[in-house]
Amino acid sequence: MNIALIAHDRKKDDLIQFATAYKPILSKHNLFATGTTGQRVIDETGLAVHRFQSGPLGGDQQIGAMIAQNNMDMIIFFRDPLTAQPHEPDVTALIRLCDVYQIPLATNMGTAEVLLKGLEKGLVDWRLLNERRK
Ligand SMILES: O=C(CO)COP(=O)(O)O
Repeated sequence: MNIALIAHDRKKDDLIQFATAYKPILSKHNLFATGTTGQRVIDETGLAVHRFQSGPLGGDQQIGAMIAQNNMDMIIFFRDPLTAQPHEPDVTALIRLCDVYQIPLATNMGTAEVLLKGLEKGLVDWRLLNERRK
């Protein structure tokens, strides 16, 4: 599975904590991330991550493009609901594409735990059966 990890600045510590706790599951998958998030995950968890541009510089859009090309299976995006983002339209567009393409999306740690535990139990396998998938 291709999984994207994204966190706004005030949520990055939470994402690192989460990725550390779920490293045994995450390490079985192909991980992608926006630039700054990805670098922290690499440095602080040792997980292998493909980094895109930083979010404000187009990283959210690059991950959105992967969704549109049917190359992304799950998004874990710890948004900061209390801070305005300069690239809010990109954030909205990414979340919208998750809904367009039925991509599982967690925007907080509680849901992210359920998604990864479900992934481990094989509950997200329908993505693999999608005949449009390359
Ligand atoms: O802004 C982001 C998502 O909208 C995250 O980008 P960074 O991981 O580069 O900080």
